[in-house]
Amino acid sequence: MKIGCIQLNVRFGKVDENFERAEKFIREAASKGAEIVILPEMWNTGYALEKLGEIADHEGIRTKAFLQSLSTELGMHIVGGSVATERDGKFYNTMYVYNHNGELVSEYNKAHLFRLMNEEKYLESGNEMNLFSLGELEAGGVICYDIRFPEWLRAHALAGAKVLFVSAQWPTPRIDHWKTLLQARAIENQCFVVAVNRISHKVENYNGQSMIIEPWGEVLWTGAEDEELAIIDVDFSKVDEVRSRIPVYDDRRPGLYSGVVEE
Ligand SMILES: NC(=O)CCC(=O)C(=O)O
Repeated sequence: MKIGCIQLNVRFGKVDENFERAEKFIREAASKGAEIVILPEMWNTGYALEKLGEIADHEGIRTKAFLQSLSTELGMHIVGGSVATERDGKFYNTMYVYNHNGELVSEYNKAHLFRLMNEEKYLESGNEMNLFSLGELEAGGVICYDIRFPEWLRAHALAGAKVLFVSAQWPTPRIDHWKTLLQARAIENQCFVVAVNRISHKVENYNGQSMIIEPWGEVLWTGAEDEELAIIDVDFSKVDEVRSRIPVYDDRRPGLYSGVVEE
């Protein structure tokens, strides 16, 4: 399958501009044959947390209409990154996923809020997993800081995900953590990881380095340090091959991990 990764230069607080640029890249991805496209985290607002009352998407109405209309028109699955949303006066970091028939197949609120960027002061965390199917492909989706919680991604893999989509705004100073954690998550779960980070102007500090990693841990693509759309061909059948070569799922001992001593 051809995957389009949109390493967007998210404009701080400039919602209309961000929608315009996202649309341009989504259309370009479709014209280049992408079957799935993915956006970064909080692409509608950036981390303009103090302005969420004015600019967060009320009930996700604008984002859902946008993604629904483009996925239907272009016949393409869209993993909609995440957007700042507002429901009942509370704010969330929300991922919407639409399949190529224009159906909403998932809605996920970021489960782990990142204190270093003050998320917990402004946002509510989600409590649900994020599993969905894109045609035959069983997938999971998480948001940025979530990747530091291996048990969270493992739960998605155990529930059937063969690819984990990750949308992020991961800053440059910890980009080595990003790369290492993503690679580890792919190897330990023996699944694909498709991870899209944002880019920024120099004043903010995001340098992309989005990645696609296959289940053996080989990095298939790393994004540039600039805004870009990359179209990468991925053979998802590799998951079964790797899982049968080293049967990690059969060899797990969950009882042991929860303190039960097995004989
Ligand atoms: N937006 C985020 O969740 C950032 C996570 C991050 O930077 C980290 O180091 O973890």
